[in-house]
Amino acid sequence: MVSHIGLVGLGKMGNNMRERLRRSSIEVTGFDPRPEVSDVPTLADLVAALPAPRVVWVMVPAGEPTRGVIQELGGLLSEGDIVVEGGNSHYVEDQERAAELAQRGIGYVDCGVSGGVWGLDNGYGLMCGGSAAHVETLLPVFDALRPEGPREEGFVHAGPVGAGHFAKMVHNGIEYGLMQAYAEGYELLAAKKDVVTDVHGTMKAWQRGTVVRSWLLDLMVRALDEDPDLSELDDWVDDSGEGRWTIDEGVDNAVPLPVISAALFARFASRQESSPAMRAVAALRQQFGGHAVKKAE
Ligand SMILES: O=C(CO)[C@H](O)[C@H](O)COP(=O)(O)O
Repeated sequence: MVSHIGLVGLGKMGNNMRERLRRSSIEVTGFDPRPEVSDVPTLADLVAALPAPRVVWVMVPAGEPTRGVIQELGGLLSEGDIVVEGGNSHYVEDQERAAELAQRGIGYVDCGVSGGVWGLDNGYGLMCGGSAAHVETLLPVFDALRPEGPREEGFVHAGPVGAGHFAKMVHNGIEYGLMQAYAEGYELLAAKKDVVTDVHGTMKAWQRGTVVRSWLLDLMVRALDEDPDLSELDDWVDDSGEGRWTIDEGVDNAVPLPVISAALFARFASRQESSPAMRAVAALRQQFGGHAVKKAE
């Protein structure tokens, strides 16, 4: 029965997760390179503070930071210990890491975590991949983190190592599509203000009873409460890779993903100050039809 874990990475997500676990009486020793939030000065101190078999949950940005922490942990942990990767790693990398750690008898569970900064109070949706024995061992931790209510509505053991982050990747792909649909609806309402004079109120009214009610819609309304025309924001939208991986999987598996692809490409378009492709379209219309173009300023 796990009652004390290590948590590496005490940023927006990790810090709140430490707090939520502590509220459920799971002891947490946290490590972060920023001493003001860290419980111990080094990763080695964190490992030394844990009872064996140790559980260390890694919650650092995907890519190089996660790779570095897991590699260091591989040298510090022993047979029987378990690493939980709670960030947004690519599922193939999970499978490779798990195989490497398994050579030293160290277990690995990948866990997609959804809920953002709201998870502290609402709980986190969890999707994990790993062996049945490892997941069983970690259940008290998962139960402390997930939302209250039936376990199967906020937690899944989706399959072997890799399944958790594959599920989280698809979840994020869906997230891209949903956000894009709300955003396009918002733009169309705002373009027709002579007809729909209360755009904010319309989206607010969709929050209850309608087919399109959802938490993302609630957050959209919250953003409009704070900034009714969204005029304080630039129209530049970043992405951190999960949408690209989702599209890659769609191609590899011949699964059509038109909505998610369009949502990802809309983000790319948001970062262009000028579009070479649209200049080419204007040039071609002019070439074949003598159609009007606007000269660059
Ligand atoms: O996992 C998340 C939400 O579920 C993260 O917030 C993630 O960063 C979102 O993806 P992107 O940055 O590409 O929009």
